[in-house]
Amino acid sequence: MTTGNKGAGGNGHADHDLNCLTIEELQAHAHTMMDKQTRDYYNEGADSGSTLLENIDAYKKYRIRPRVLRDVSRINTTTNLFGFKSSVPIGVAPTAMQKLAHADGEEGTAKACRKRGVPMGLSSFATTTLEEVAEASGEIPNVLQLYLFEDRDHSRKLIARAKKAGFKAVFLTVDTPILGRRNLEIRNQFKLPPHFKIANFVEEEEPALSNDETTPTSANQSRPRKPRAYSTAGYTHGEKRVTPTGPITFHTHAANPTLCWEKDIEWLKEECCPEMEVWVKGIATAEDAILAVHHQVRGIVVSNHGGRQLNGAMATLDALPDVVEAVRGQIPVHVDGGIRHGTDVFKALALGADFVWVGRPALWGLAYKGQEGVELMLKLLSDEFRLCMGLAGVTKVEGISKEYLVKIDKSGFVARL
Ligand SMILES: Cc1cc2nc3c(=O)[nH]c(=O)nc-3n(C[C@H](O)[C@H](O)[C@H](O)COP(=O)(O)O)c2cc1C
Ligand SMILES: CC(C)CC(=O)C(=O)O
Repeated sequence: MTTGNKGAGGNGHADHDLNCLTIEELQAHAHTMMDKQTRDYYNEGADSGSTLLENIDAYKKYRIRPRVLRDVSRINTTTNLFGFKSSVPIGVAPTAMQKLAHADGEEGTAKACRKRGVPMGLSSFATTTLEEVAEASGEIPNVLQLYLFEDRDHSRKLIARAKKAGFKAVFLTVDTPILGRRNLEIRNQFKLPPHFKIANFVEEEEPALSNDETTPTSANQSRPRKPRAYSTAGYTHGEKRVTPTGPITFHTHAANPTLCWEKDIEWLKEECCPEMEVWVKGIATAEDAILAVHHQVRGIVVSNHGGRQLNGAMATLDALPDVVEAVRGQIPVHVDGGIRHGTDVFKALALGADFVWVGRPALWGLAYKGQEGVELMLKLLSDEFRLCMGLAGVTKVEGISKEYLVKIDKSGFVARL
């Protein structure tokens, strides 16, 4: 969005929610709105949660070098992706089960993104169908996040539906071949309440099981069939790979330990292209970035799943510069994890990211006020980002570079990049 400087994220008083002027305040409001199970599921990281915290803290190691006496009366925050002009280089990352936060769920997120003119990633484990989300998104191009199941048929069906619904890209999540250890989830014995469904896996042909059953038995095979939603990634039971049904538990779904470049990326490209671009989400090293380029994916997201997978892994902002250098501009590099302020967006772009995605802040927005809360979250980050650009003396997104940053080490030493 090109705007004049007046009110461009500064101190104009119109249009503010006076109870919520920062993402930190949004988080605090959300805290009071969510039940414990949801709050813990959304907010926790794997194991001790140190990577989750480091994702956030990594941004504090950089300071901005503002340039002055440049005409910043017109600031253009837009950027192009998937053939679309996003109002800011910020999208809503795919996060599972958004109806836990608010009845608006993924549809509310989609409408908020549409209003703010930014894309959204839809989780494979959404509580809303991808068709409903596509409808709510209108002209905004969306991304389907994929967990590639060993049972190819399910993935194939999902991909076909996404193409038909007009999704522009799939983000294959590659940091979750095995699910990270989330201790609060275990302690709370997390269960998706029965009135919610993992909406994109409603299967006409699935045998109806009671909520307590996790594997089909000969007894329940003969029961009448009815449509149901279920978890589908499969797990090993003795020699056999089985598809679990029944309640969603993180120990029976999502992970596919067989995932690999040759077998899966090539298959996925065959299935998706040319209608949808194939990206990989969850790259953290230069080596894998080079492989991604080699396998001709259309883009990568530097991500550690918001610190929910390998605790002890690098903060994403720390991983970013190596990846950017390795990719050498051949494909776009996005980043997510720990972004809580517009200045964080500026820093990520200065270190070479083309675009950023935010996960938990959108969930907090949903929990606070549904669709309106996600709009608020996007407005806060967008306003902060625009203000940061202006005060740093940059008027267009492509102009943000490492010239605008210094890195401060533990002893306080300031280094030019
Ligand atoms: C509650 C929750 C659920 C998530 N579900 C998914 C998912 O289904 N698929 C996926 O690829 N990433 C998922 N993620 C990871 C996000 O896409 C993103 O990488 C992460 O949230 C970014 O970190 P941030 O929350 O600090 O912004 C999830 C994250 C959270 C917090
Ligand atoms: C269904 C889950 C595996 C979703 C997820 O990616 C997460 O909780 O981090």
